[in-house]
Amino acid sequence: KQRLPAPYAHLKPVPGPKGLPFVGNAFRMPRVMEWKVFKEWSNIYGNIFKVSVFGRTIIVVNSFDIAIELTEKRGAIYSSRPNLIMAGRLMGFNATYPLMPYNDGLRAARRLAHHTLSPRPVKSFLDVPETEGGRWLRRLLNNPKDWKQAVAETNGATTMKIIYGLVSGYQAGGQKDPMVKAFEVALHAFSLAIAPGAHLVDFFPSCSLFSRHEKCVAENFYQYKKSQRGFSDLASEIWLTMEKTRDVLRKLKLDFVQNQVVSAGTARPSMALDTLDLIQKERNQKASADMDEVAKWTAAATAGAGAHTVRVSCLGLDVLGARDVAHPNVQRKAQEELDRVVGRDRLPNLEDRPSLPYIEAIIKEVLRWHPVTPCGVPHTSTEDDEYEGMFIPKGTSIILNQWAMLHDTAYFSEPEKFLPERFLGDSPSDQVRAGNPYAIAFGFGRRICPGLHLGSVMLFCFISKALATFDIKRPIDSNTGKEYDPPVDAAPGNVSFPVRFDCRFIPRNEKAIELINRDTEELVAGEGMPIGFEAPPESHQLAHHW
Ligand code: HEM
Repeated sequence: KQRLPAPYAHLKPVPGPKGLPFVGNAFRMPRVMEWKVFKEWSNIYGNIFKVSVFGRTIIVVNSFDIAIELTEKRGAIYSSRPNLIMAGRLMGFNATYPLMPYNDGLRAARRLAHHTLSPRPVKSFLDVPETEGGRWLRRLLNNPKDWKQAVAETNGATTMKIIYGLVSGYQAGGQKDPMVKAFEVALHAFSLAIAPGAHLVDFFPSCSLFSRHEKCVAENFYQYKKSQRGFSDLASEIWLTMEKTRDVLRKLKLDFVQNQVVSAGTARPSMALDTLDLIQKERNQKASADMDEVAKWTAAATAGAGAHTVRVSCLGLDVLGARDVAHPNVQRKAQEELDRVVGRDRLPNLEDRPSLPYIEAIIKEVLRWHPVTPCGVPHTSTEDDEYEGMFIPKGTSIILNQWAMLHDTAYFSEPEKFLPERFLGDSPSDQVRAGNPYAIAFGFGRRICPGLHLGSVMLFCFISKALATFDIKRPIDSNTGKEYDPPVDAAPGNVSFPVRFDCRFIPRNEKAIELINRDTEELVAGEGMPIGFEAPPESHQLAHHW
């Protein structure tokens, strides 16, 4: 029986599955699609329950109201991040603000990010997602089989251009862009490293006392896991990539922002320039040499977090297209709306957005049906607390189960179905926040995604342009020659990429091809390399899981 500290002795512990001595619930922790298992467990233990893994408490929150109560109303004590040895110290993500505790460094980084990404300033960058959305169509047209690469390049190039602008000699988003690739490596490693309960080393930080080389400790744990629990390809791949990821992060930081200023004659406006400008102004008031460092890391971390996340939602849309038998009318209705409002003589653009409610509804449904981070990014409490008569100790990791909230039948009837119509007419999404995917899918409180507005704009540009010009069809089985339904499961990791699947992008008609050739910018060869940056090694294999 858990003993509570004196001032909280009258409280109950948060309920949860019974665990074994010492290991707690470690062996019951789901390895894939944990959000579904957590939702099932909430039927037994309630919308807030506890699991413990090797003495560490993790609380899972499955309801929007509780998430808001903790992360917004009590934001002062629920806005930190867990101290993750694998992702933070071993992989080097500690220096990036998505993993920073709630401290001055984090606040400074978020302030810099908001300076460019909040709704007003981001308006001056909207030409980028428009142009890159057009280029996505070109990529799809030129090489339809490589549609996954096309999504990656489009998302990566858009983010990269907004964060870093155009560094002389380097055009973001070219074929096999090294920066886009580097961020893919970094985000994937991050995603795998922060999955709940994924790494034993996270539960034994004190092990580093026994070794001067923490990474040897981590490796030993992997060897241990390998012998005890069957070989995990994923674990060994992360291990191999850790060093490389760290390298990539170091290089991205390397005076990258200053290079922007040096080449300011050719550089586009960018977050990098914005932040330097802001720092310069503030420096005139008070000296803050550290801010240069903060600015470099903020740019790298924001690019890393944004370079591939919108892509997940686009992939969600592709899954939908690929399974169009299950959702036969969605594309037809979207295309009917696009043809009626925009016509077939031009591509849709952001000015059309208010007149395209069905496209807007699709975006909301994509965010809801296949959230980018179904379990959110864990928050951590920094003080002991009481919630509804239950004790939540300081240092508890809080998993905000977005998937459960976005599949709550109180707000979304038949939640497993892809039904954009639920957001039309008198939809609860307009009346209650709990019914609006934007209020959930981008996280909560003081850690809410700073890329929300940009993400939303990118989703509109990419999805509306693709649906205006292409039909997304089910793949064809090469043996039978017949169409089939690909799976819709998620690959392991905190950022939920769908498992490998295939689909076909077919131009809707000759007019669509004409439009793409006439109205979108040509693709560039991707020459040049950002100054001070090397491509990640070709040997990197992680991406194949996506
Ligand atoms: C569909 C698109 C996106 C979704 C669904 C999404 C979702 C999220 C979520 C759920 C979080 C965690 C929030 C929390 O801790 O409660 C987050 C954090 C973050 N996102 Fe996004 N994101 C998207 C796009 C972007 C873009 C485009 C950028 C940058 C340009 C970006 C940058 C970040 C950063 C830097 C953080 C860390 C914030 C912190 O820890 O304080 N995201 N995002």
